[in-house]
Amino acid sequence: MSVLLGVDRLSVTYKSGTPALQNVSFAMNAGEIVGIVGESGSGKSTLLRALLGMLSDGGQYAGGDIVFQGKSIFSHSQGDWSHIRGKRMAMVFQDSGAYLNPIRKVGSQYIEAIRTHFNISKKAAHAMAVDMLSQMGLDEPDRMMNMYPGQLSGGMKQRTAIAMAVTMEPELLLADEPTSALDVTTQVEVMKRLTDLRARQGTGMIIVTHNIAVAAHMADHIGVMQHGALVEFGQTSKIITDPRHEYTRRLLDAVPELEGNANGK
Ligand SMILES: Nc1ncnc2c1ncn2[C@@H]1O[C@H](COP(=O)(O)OP(=O)(O)OP(=O)(O)O)[C@@H](O)[C@H]1O
Repeated sequence: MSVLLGVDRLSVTYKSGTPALQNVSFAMNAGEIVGIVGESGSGKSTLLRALLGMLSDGGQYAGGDIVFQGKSIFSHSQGDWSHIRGKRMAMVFQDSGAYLNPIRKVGSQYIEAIRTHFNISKKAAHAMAVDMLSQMGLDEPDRMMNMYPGQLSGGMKQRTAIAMAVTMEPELLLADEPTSALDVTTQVEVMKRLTDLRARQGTGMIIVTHNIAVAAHMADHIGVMQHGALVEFGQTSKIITDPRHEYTRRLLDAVPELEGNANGK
C-alpha cells in the first residue's frame, strides 16, 4: 500500500499564544480510515485545517511538514494547492450542509461545483450528482436537485454536502464531526455510507469525533489528542485492547459497552 499522507513534527500556534499543535507526527496509507479523538480544545479541528492548508485567522505553522502523495504541501504554489484542495483532498464540517447557498437550487450549485473540476457537460454532471446523492442514501435525488436547501431537512443537507465533497473522488476526505449535528439514526446511516465509499472508491479518511466508540467502529487507526499533542496513535484493535496512555484509558472507560475494553468493564 502506498503512503497517502505523512505528518512530521507538525506544530501550529495561534496569535493569542496558544500552541494548538505540538510536534504531531503520524502517517496513513491510501484508502485507510483514521479516527482522531480527544476532548474539546485538544487541537483536532486545527489539525484538519492545517492539513488542508486552511488555518483559521491568527493560526500559523510553527514547524514540521505535511507530505501529501509524496510532496510537501508547502512546496506547491498557491494555485496548484487550491486545485488539489477540493479535488484530491476535501473537507466536510459538522455544519457543512448549512453552507449550501439558500437562494440557489441544489442541482445548480452541485453541477457548478462538479464542472469547476471536471470538463464535462451539464447533463453528465447532473447524472454524476444524482448518482452520488443516491449513494449517500437520499431518496428521490432527481427531485432533490430541483429543490432549494431550505426545503431539505438538516440531515439531507448534510448528506448533500458530503455527497458534493466526495463526488470529485478525493483521495483524502477530512471530516470534522461530520455527523454530530444529526439524530442518531442518521448518524449511523451516514457513517455507513462513508465506509461504503471507502470500500468502493478507496477514499482515505480522517474523521474527527468526540466519540471513541464511533472511531473504534469505523477506523483502521486511532489517534488520541490532548493539549495539542498526539499522545497515542496506533491500530484500532491495539488502542482498544491495550491503550498505552492514561487519557485513552479514560476515554475507553466512558464507553463500557465497547468490545475489548481494556478493563473488561
Ligand atoms: N482561531 C483561533 N484563534 C485562537 N485560538 C484558537 C483558534 N482556533 C482554535 N484555537 C485554540 O486552539 C486550541 C485547539 O482548538 P481546536 O478547535 O483545534 O480544538 P478541537 O479539539 O477541535 O476542539 P472542539 O472539539 O471543541 O472542536 C484551543 O485551545 C483553542 O482555543
